[in-house]
Amino acid sequence: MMYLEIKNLEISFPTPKGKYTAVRNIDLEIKKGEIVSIIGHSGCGKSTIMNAVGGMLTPTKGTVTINGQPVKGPGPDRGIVFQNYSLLPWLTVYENIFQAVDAAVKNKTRDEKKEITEKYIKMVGLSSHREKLPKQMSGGMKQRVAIARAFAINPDMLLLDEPFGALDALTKGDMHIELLKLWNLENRSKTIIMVTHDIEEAIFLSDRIVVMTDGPAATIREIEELHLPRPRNKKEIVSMPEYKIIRERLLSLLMDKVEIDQADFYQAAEVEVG
Ligand SMILES: Nc1ncnc2c1ncn2[C@@H]1O[C@H](COP(=O)(O)OP(=O)(O)OP(=O)(O)O)[C@@H](O)[C@H]1O
Repeated sequence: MMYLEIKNLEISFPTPKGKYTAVRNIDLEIKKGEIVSIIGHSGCGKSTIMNAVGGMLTPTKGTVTINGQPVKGPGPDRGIVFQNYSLLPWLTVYENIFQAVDAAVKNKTRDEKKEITEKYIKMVGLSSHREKLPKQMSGGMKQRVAIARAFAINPDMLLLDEPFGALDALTKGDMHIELLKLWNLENRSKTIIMVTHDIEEAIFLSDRIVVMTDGPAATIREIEELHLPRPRNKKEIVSMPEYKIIRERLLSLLMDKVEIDQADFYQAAEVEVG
């Protein structure tokens, strides 16, 4: 039995025009401690799959099981970071993280929970902003709070939906390193599933990269296995032949659509100009 098993998953949504099938025939098995990225064009159902694993969506068909148990809803075994931060607007940086730790972490004293909170605020570089409210922060800062909160509750699985999308390149690079550091510290036992649009990010972090087809009824197009050595160093891996091969492969899988998008864009521009 594999740690996470997604079998024949289909998810449809009711819409005013009828049923919309976002994903279909998704079969994916993930080992404990694996880092898997999901990439694909906008709207191909990446978040839908993550939401099914997170327990926020129920499969229309098929199953999602963790350790053989069907996912019935969200749980403290899965820490989730969404694109839209989902911070509580009336709580400060510190309180947003502490509240989550307090609710999710058992068998620790209040002081230990405070220590955990401090540790993760520091990890994301927000110590000097700890008393700020979400409305007083930039998008990137809010995203870092959401990341710290997900890490601080120490879940078995981290579900990261474009977690670094809003960050500047330098912070993003730091967060990649922190993510892998944490994963190493926990003896690589935490399973990480990440949605990203960033090919380099996916290659740097992942053991496998799942490439989706376009929707509707999107499914898995291909899964790339990465054999780049760990620990990885960004400067070193970019010159490795395997890095180049995988990058080319991913680009070519995603490229056709980019050209179509550009054609659409120019057509739209022409219509507007005309
Ligand atoms: N609640 C819903 N009701 C109707 N359609 C939905 C619902 N949620 C998602 N969809 C549709 O399902 C498809 C997949 O959406 P999803 O958010 O999973 O895509 P995605 O690959 O994560 O996109 P992006 O990269 O833009 O975030 C889209 O066409 C979306 O419009």
